[in-house]
Amino acid sequence: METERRPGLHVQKKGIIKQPDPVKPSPNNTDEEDLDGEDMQKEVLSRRNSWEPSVFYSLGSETFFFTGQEISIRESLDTFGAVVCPGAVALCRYLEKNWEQIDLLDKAVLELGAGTGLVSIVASLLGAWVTATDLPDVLSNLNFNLSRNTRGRCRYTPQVAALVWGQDVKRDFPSSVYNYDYVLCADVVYHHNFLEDLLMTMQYFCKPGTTLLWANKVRFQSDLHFIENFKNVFDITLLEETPQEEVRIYQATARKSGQQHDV
Ligand SMILES: C[S@@+](CC[C@H](N)C(=O)[O-])C[C@H]1O[C@@H](n2cnc3c(N)ncnc32)[C@H](O)[C@@H]1O
Repeated sequence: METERRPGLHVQKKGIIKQPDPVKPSPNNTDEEDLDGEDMQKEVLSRRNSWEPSVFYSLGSETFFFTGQEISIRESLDTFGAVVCPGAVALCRYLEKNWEQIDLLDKAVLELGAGTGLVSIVASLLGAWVTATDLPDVLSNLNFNLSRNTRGRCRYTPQVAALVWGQDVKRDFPSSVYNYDYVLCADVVYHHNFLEDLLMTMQYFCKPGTTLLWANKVRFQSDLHFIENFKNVFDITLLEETPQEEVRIYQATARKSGQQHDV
């Protein structure tokens, strides 16, 4: 079990138990060189029957401390909504540290690509009315984490909703009903094919009066390209950059002359 300690944060990881590799035929295995014909066939069959997977997965969990509360996050088996990403941890740290400037108390907050839910949990603990969104497949684990970490601890029970970037967003979240003070996004930019849809969705929700906070580890050339497009459509401020984790946190607001997108 790996244990890591940082001020304000204690992360405990468990879940992947590595076993030694199963016996592999090796060109240097001198035993094998002594076998031939029938004996070799028997040996191969017996090894095949005793084969065991080399890695066993069990669902892991991570424990964080924010706003004086212990937060236990259950990871899942989804490809991308599975673990807590560095952008989420950086954004939670930022929200906790700057709670006076970014006052989430009684604010309507939307999270895009919430994954395992850490950011939405911390925003809820800070007093916001939160809607955490993601792809439909991710919602059950997201719901589980939100419920177990906010029940009886928050002013508002966080909501969970399906939101696929660029798909029926206007229909499912009409502006006449849904308006948010803050839109939060952590590590939603990486190597995927929906970056344009994501940017349009960000623009749709970031109306005049809304503040969008986006934290991301910068990994790929396409991330830098996204940042350029992001700068072109919003008025932005770089709030924080952590060189060690390569995470940047941007604040964005709608441009006065900005185009509204139908998504
Ligand atoms: C790298 S994970 C980050 C999760 C979480 N925000 C965090 O930082 O721990 C990206 C998230 O975006 C979601 N996502 C990916 N493509 C999406 C799409 N087209 N529409 C909505 N969500 C999407 C994934 O399901 C996943 O939860």
